[in-house]
Amino acid sequence: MSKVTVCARFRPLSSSEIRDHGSCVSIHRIDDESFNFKDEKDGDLSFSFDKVFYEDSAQASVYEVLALPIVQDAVSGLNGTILSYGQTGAGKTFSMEGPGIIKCDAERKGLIPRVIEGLFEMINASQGEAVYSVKLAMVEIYMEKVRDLFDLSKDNIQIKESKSQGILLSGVTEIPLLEASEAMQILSNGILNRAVGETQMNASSSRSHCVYIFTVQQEFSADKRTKTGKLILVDLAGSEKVGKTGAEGKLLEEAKTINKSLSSLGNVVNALTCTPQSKLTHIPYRDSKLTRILQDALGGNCRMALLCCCSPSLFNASETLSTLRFGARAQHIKATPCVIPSEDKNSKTQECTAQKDVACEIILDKLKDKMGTEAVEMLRELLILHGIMYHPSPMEDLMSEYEDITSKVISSLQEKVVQLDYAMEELVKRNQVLKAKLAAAENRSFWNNMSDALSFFSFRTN
Ligand SMILES: Nc1ncnc2c1ncn2[C@@H]1O[C@H](COP(=O)(O)OP(=O)(O)OP(=O)(O)O)[C@@H](O)[C@H]1O
Repeated sequence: MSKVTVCARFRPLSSSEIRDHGSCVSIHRIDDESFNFKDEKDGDLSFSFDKVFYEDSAQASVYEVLALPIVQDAVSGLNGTILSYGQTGAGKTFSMEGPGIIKCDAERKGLIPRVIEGLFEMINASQGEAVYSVKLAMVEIYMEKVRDLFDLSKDNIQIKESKSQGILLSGVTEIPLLEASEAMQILSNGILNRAVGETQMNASSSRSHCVYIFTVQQEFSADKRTKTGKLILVDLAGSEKVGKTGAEGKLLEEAKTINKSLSSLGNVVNALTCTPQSKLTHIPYRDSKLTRILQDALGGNCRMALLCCCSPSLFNASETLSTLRFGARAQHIKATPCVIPSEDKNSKTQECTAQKDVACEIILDKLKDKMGTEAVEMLRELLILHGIMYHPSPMEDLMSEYEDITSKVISSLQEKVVQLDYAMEELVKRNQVLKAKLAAAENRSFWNNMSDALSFFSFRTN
């Protein structure tokens, strides 16, 4: 089992941080792997990660440490995931995308354009007998709905799980990438569709988690065998203290949803790292769309890298500390990367059936205006009956829904157990205080009785 690669990155102080709060920073650099963090409560805390990128670090070195090994894996048929995590305005999108995709000077390019270049360089340099194909899908998780960034009409994509291929996004648009420069244009089009908004902390704040899925397939001409590597990059939306940022209305609702799904991510990481392996029973992957999509990456068959993005300003020290603690915990996740088995005929047939179904649905949709809904529904049943359309397995969907509900019930019961534990501790403390008060009162009344008795006897003897 390999461990997750965790790096921390501190951006330069922003001009608004310097203007409003001065140049005091919360960190003191030790070397490229460690630093001290000034905590008001606990004094100096030291943190160590696989690599620490300070304000003068180059985008290229972030790519080399964090992404290059995962890109090499994807070309060899292994799955990998890279996440950027941190407070709003901490530099996640800057690290992932860079200041732009198309018009961006070479040095400032972010991880994703470098991943595209790296993939094509490696594929072009490969000398094996396999023929490669690369596809890109882009979705965002906005207000707990998965939206296709290449086709905005698909605004509630369902997450499914297949035994052979793991977590899948049903019907998501996958665009074939033929070469790097065309791929950059496609990537840039997808990014334009992302939900962004202006907040107090960031003029262009991502209001969603953005998921980039690269599928790299090798087909061996000799036996038509295929091998697939999936590379997933996730630019998480930033956590936010709503009291501090003054978010209101839509921004507040978005921030609450973002914070909720990030705390689900924290719960999954805690469950994976706190529970002894022998007792690993319930990992709450199904509590949010984010953790469900990341299920394979978190403790699954996939190599994972995490970039913890932070502001160095003392003003943001408590958010920085919580990001660093999340990173420190994630260091203990274990991953088991393994090659995805060659695609069998079954999955190929499923892919064809899915394409045929989409075509049928388009035709049926067009017929609705002419024939009316009822007639079209009868036609759909006829197509299913004759095996022209595939009837989605109600049993599989039912099982998945059942597992969703069961998982949520378990999570809420676990939450209740924690609350009850806390309530019990409080009651025990109150009980002890009451007992002490009672003992003191009894003591007082004993001495009062004694002094009454003494005064009585002294009165009699007098
Ligand atoms: N390493 C860096 N060097 C220079 N500028 C940076 C760096 N990191 C971030 N910035 C700048 O800081 C600002 C905020 O960065 P960015 O948008 O990447 O934050 P974010 O973490 O993605 O925020 P949100 O969660 O709100 O989307 C941007 O103007 C960006 O250009």
